[in-house]
Amino acid sequence: MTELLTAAQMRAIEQAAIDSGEVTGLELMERAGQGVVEAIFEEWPELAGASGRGASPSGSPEYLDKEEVPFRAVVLCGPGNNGGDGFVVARLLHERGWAVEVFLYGEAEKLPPDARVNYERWTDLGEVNDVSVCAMNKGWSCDLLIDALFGTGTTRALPDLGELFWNMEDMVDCFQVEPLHEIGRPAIVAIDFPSGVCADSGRDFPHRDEHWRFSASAHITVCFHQPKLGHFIGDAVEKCGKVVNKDIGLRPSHEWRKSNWRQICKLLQAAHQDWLRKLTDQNKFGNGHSVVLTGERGHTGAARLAARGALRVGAGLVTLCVPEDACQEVASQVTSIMMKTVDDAADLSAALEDKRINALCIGPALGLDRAKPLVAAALDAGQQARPTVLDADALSAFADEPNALFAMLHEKCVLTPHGGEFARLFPDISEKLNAVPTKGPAYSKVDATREAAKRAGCVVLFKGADTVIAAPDGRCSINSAHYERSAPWLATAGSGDVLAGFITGLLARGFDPMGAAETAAWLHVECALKFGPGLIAEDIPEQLPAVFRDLGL
Ligand SMILES: NC(=O)C1=CN([C@@H]2O[C@H](COP(=O)(O)OP(=O)(O)OC[C@H]3O[C@@H](n4cnc5c(N)ncnc54)[C@H](OP(=O)(O)O)[C@@H]3O)[C@@H](O)[C@H]2O)[C@@H](O)CC1
Ligand SMILES: Nc1ncnc2c1ncn2[C@@H]1O[C@H](COP(=O)(O)OP(=O)(O)O)[C@@H](O)[C@H]1O
Ligand SMILES: [K+]
Repeated sequence: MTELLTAAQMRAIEQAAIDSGEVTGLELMERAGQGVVEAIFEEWPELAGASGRGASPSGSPEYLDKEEVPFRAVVLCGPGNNGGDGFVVARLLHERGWAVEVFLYGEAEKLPPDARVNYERWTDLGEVNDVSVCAMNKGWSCDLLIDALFGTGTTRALPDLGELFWNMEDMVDCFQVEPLHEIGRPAIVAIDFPSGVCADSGRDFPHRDEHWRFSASAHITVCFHQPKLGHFIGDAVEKCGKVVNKDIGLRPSHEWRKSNWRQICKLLQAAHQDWLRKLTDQNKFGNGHSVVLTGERGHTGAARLAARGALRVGAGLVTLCVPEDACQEVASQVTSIMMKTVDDAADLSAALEDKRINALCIGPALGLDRAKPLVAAALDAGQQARPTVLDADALSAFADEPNALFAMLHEKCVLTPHGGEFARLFPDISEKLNAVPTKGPAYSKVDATREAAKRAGCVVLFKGADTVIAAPDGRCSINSAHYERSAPWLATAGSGDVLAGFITGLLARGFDPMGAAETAAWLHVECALKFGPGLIAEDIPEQLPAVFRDLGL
């Protein structure tokens, strides 16, 4: 399991290690620089060859009549320790025979101590020019461009660098990175973060020069010890290219982890396999009974998708509660899924008298008019506190009085809003999240989801390519559909309904609300990856058998 840290948590871990005497800041900086160089050669082994290329394979005039030309790197260093890492990388590449040019943004005299030491080590080997001097032109024509301007310390806008960032985005867009041997094709490597990005929120800081860019872009981003939140949410996911984490020998103490576990956000990387496995001695009732409410005639597809999801994910029984006028429509579409006529709140209350029903999904295409009384019946305090997923109309119906909904919710509920639904229920939180950030750490989707879960008193799953799941006690995780898990085909009608069904089915199987939401979200993306392009919502539950097989269930 990967924990995603904030900049402050990273600094605390680093400080604790330094204070304990097990390592110095200078050693950490050296290891960080080594990690970057290692990552570069792992990504582009052709750069790890001798000290440079042979005569230009493209035969470009610049290289005619030359036997060997060293690889060329441009290293852009900033005013903090990120710049310090840059000076280390410059030195290590120089030692390998590279031609390295270094540019500084800021004043050498003001560098923090460790960065200053590495600046001086570099100046024994080569020059340092101001970043405004030709850095951009040089950047276009080198083999490797290192962005060591700002890392986890970015706290505000960088208007002076907007044009440089715009050029870097062009370099990333214009050039395929393999092979690198063509003239003027820089591979761009960001140290820790593409500069300008806030490490806690992944957001950059817009400023008035809107035609330029607010943060840098890279082919790969090399971070240290553990990735940070900002690598997986916000604007950064478009900028990092690919995130490579390098160990620099830091070990947070057991005590540190114990006292911080509620503040640490985790990245979902696997399902809870053991919990997903069905027990051999269990009958269908042992795997739980899910109920999904449908909308009226002509509006039953969403609930059918959810029901199919609940059944495929392993609920023993799934029943659709259907208004009388829609029964024929639903009956013609379902087979293993059962049906019960439920027209109104009284019918639902009566249906829920069956205590074997142990998970409920309410909201998909339910209809805004019907939603309020049905939600009230579903969450009726007279009933047992039954695990309940509230999605779509069950959320939007309370736009005018979210507190009325919050008053009914209990700790076994899961809310699954997309951005629009989130804004209806939590308008003030959404406003904070959408405000243009001016200083760091900027308010993030993780902050917003945690605040919403606390207010609602239950698990909130805030959808998107970066789905954030939070519990009222602060536990939080991110299900990322970025980088190697990019799944843009999930942005298709009904895909959220299937997710709601997955959660409901897992709740019926006995998962706790946080575990159900996490596992469902992870499986949802796995299904999309398994199917690939062309995916529509109906395909998602049908991939579960293959996904489960891969998990060894
Ligand atoms: N922690 C660790 O374990 C390890 C950390 N390591 C490395 O250190 C990096 C963090 O270093 P860092 O804290 O010095 O921050 P960094 O990103 O260099 O920038 C801070 C400087 O920028 C300034 N500044 C900020 N915004 C600005 C703006 N808009 N415009 C102008 N200035 C601005 C800010 O100044 P101030 O806000 O005080 O004015 C400060 O001077 C981290 O990313 C990693 O690469 C590794 O060596 C391995 C171990
Ligand atoms: N670009 C994307 N990449 C990955 N997943 C996405 C993307 N866009 C949306 N999703 C996921 O698809 C689902 C869409 O849900 P939702 O917006 O409720 O759609 P619907 O109401 O049509 O079912 C959510 O699970 C969301 O996380
Ligand atoms: K950087």
